[in-house]
Amino acid sequence: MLLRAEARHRSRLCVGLDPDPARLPGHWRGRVEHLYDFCAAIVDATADLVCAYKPQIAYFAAHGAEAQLERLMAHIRVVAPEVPIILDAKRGDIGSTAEQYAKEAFERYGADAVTLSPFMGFDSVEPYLRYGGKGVFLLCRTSNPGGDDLQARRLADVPGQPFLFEHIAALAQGPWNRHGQMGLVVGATYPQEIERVRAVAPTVPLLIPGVGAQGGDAVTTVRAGWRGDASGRTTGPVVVNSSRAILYASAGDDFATAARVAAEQTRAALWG
Ligand SMILES: O=C(O)c1cc(=O)[nH]c(=O)n1[C@@H]1O[C@H](COP(=O)(O)O)[C@@H](O)[C@H]1O
Repeated sequence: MLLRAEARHRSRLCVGLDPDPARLPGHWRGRVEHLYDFCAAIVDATADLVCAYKPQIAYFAAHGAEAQLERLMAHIRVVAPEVPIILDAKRGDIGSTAEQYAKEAFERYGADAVTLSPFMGFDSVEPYLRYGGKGVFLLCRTSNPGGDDLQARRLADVPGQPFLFEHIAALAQGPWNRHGQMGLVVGATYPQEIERVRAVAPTVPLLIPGVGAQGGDAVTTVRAGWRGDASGRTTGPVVVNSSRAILYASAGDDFATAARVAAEQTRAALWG
C-alpha cells in the first residue's frame, strides 16, 4: 500500500495530523469540537500529495475527542483510500494488554499501521502482527535529544557491541519481521544514524519525523534513508513526516491553501 501510494502520488511525504486546539485557525481557535473539521480540511487539501497520513492519538485522546479521530480515519478512507494511515500511538505493553491496544488501532480506528515502543520485547509486539496486512513501526532512533539516553548505548553482550538502536534495526529487518509487517522510526534530526539504521535494515520502511518544525533537512534525510534499484524502483522506502510546519503554515482562514503549498514544497524537496 505504501509503495503504491508513493508511486502514484510521487511522494515520500507523510502529513502528521497533530491538531492542537490552541493553534486552530480563526474562529476555531481553542474549540476542541473542531479538531475533526481542521484535520479533514488538511486532508482534503493534501490528499494527492502524500504517501501516508499519521494522526497522533494523544491530540485527540487528551481532549476526549476519540470520536473525532474515528470520523477522521473514516474521512481519510473516503478521500484518499489508497493512502495508508499510520496511527501514532507509541504503544508498548505485555501481551494481553497489547491485544487490546492492537484491537483499538486496527479494529476501532481501522489504521493500517501503528507506532510501537520495542522496549518490552517481542511478545509485546506480537499481538499486532496477528493482524495480517497491518504494519508496525518500532521506535528505533527517535528525533528528540533524549533519544541518546538509551538508544545510543552499546550492548556489550551482543556480537559487535552495536548501539541499542542498531540492534532494534537488526531485529526489525530479521528475526522479528516474520511476515514483512515491520518498519522503524528514525528521526530526521540524526541523518548519520539513519544511514547506520539503513546499513543493518536495508529494506524495511523508515518512518522519519523531524523535518519542518524540528529542523531536519529533507534532502539529507532522503539521501540517508531512501534506497532504490538501478531503475529507480524503491527497495527501502522512507515515509517522511511533517506535522506542525504543514498544519500551521497559516493561522488564518487560508490555512488549508497554505498547508497545501507547504506540503507541495516539502514533497518536491523529498522527491528530488
Ligand atoms: O513516532 C513518531 O511519529 C515520532 C517519533 C520521533 O522520534 N519523533 C517525533 O517527532 N515523532 C512524532 O512526529 C511528529 C512530529 O511533529 P512535527 O515536529 O510538528 O513535524 C509528532 O507527532 C511526534 O509525536
